[in-house]
Amino acid sequence: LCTQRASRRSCAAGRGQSLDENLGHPRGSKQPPAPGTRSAALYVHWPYCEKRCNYCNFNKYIPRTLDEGAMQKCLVKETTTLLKLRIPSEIDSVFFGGGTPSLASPHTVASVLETIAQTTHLPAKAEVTLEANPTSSQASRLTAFQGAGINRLSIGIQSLDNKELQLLGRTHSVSDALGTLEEARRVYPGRTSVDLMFGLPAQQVEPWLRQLQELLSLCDDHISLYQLTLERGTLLFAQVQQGTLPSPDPEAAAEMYQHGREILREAGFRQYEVSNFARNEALSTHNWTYWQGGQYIGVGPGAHGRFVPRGDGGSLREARIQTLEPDNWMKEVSMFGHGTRKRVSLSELELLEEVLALGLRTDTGITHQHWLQFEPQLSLWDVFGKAEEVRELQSQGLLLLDHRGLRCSWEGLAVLDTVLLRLLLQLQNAWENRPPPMLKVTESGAASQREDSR
Ligand SMILES: C[S@@+](CC[C@H](N)C(=O)[O-])C[C@H]1O[C@@H](n2cnc3c(N)ncnc32)[C@H](O)[C@@H]1O
Ligand SMILES: C[S@@+](CC[C@H](N)C(=O)[O-])C[C@H]1O[C@@H](n2cnc3c(N)ncnc32)[C@H](O)[C@@H]1O
Ligand code: SF4
Repeated sequence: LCTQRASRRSCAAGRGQSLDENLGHPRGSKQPPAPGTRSAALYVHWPYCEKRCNYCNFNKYIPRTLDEGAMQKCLVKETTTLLKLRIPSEIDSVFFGGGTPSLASPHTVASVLETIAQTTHLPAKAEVTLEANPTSSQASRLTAFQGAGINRLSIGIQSLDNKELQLLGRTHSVSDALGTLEEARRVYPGRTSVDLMFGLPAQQVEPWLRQLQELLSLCDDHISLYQLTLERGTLLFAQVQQGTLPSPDPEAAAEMYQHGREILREAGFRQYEVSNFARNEALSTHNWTYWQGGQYIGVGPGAHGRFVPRGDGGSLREARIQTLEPDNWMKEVSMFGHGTRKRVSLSELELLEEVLALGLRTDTGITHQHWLQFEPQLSLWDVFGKAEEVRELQSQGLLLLDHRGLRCSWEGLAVLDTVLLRLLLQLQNAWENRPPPMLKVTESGAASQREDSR
C-alpha cells in the first residue's frame, strides 16, 4: 500500500496501473456519505491533453485527431452499463478528471450527467467537479460547463513562477493561471480549488513560500499541495538521471510542506487530508468518499472503481480498472458496453488495509463507528489497543487512539508513511490471530459473516 512520503499527492488512483496501489483521494460540514449505504461516487476519466507535461505519468494521450462524438457515446454507454451493475440509490458526487477534461466540450459533460440522472438519482446538491488547465481564453467555457452541470472547479495552477512552469512543461503562464482563477471564482464562488506543486528541482524554500502567500491572497476556499514525484518514463526523470537538472532536495521539500501547512493553518484552512486544505467547510465530498473507503464507479479509459457489483449476486467489493488506451477502450465499450480490463475481489483483510491506509490520511482518522461498519467483530481496540507499537507512536505524539477512534496528530500526518507501515503490520497480525467469526443465519437459512457494508 502507501509507501510514499506523506506529503506526496494522494490521487494515486489514476497514476499507477496496479490495483494494489493506494488510492487516495471530500465538501461541507455535513458528514460525507457513510460506506455501506447504497449511494456511490462516480469518476469520469477524460484521457486527452494538449501536451505532455514533463513530470506526469497519469493515463493521458496527446491525440493527433479526436472523434469527440465517439468518445462521448462511449462514456455515456459505459456509464449506463456500470450504473446498472451497481444500481446505487443515488450518486452523491461526480468528478471529471484526466487528462484534461476542460478540453472536452460542455455538451459531452452534460450528456454524461444526464445519463446518470436518468439511470439513478443525481441530487441537485451533489458535488460535480471538473479539472481545468489554465488557458488564456477560458471565460465563456467556464460558464458553459456550469450550464452543463459542473458546480466545482479544480484548477491545475502548479506554480506562480514562469520559469518553473516551463521546467514542468506546462502550456500556461502565470498570467493565464491568475486570469483563470479570477474567472473561476466569479463562476464557482466558494467552490474553486487550486493545485500547487512543490519540491521541484532547484526550488528554494523561501521563494516557494512567497508563491504560496501570493496564491493565498488570490485563491478561494480549497488548496491542494502536491509534492513532485519523479516518475520513471517522464522527461524530468530523465533530466535528473542525466544530471542536466539537480535532484529535488528532500529536506527543502519537507521544509516547504511543514511551513506551507502552518501558513495555511494560520490563514484558517483546515488540513483535512495529507495534501488537501479547505476553509469555510469547502472539503471535496468526492475525494472524501475515497478516503472513507466508500464505493465509487470509474468510467472512461484507465478509470478505477471500487464497488460491490450487485448484478453478480456476490457481496464482495471489487477493485476495477478500465482499459487504459482510449481507442482500445472505445472498441470494448462498443462491443461489450464497458471496457473493464481487470476485476479483483478484495479480501476482507485487503479492504480493512485500505480503510486504515486511506482513513489515516484524514484529520478525523477512523472513528470506532466507521471501522465497525467494515469489521463488526474486531474493533479498533481489539486490533490496536494493546499493541506496543501503538503505545510508542502515541508517546511520540504521532498517533491517537481514544473514545473517538484512531487518528494521526498534526505531527503524525506529516510522517504518515512511517506510522502506517507499523499499523498495517499490527492489523495483519491481529487479523491472523482473530477469534473465529460468529456466523449469522440469514432469512434464507444461509450462513453469512457480514452485512453489505463493503
Ligand atoms: C490529483 S487529483 C486532484 C484533485 C484536486 N486537487 C481536487 O481537490 O479536486 C485528481 C486526479 O486523480 C486521478 N483520479 C482521481 N480519481 C480517479 C479514479 N477513480 N480513477 C482514475 N483516476 C483517478 C485523475 O488523474 C485526476 O485527474
Ligand atoms: C493528473 S492532473 C489532471 C488535471 C490537469 N490536467 C492538470 O494538470 O492539472 C491532476 C494533478 O496531478 C498532478 N501531478 C501529475 N503528475 C504529478 C507528479 N509526478 N508529481 C506530483 N503531482 C503530479 C498535476 O500536476 C495535477 O495537479
Ligand atoms: S495537463 Fe495534467 S494530465 Fe495532462 S500531462 Fe499535464 S499534468 Fe498530466
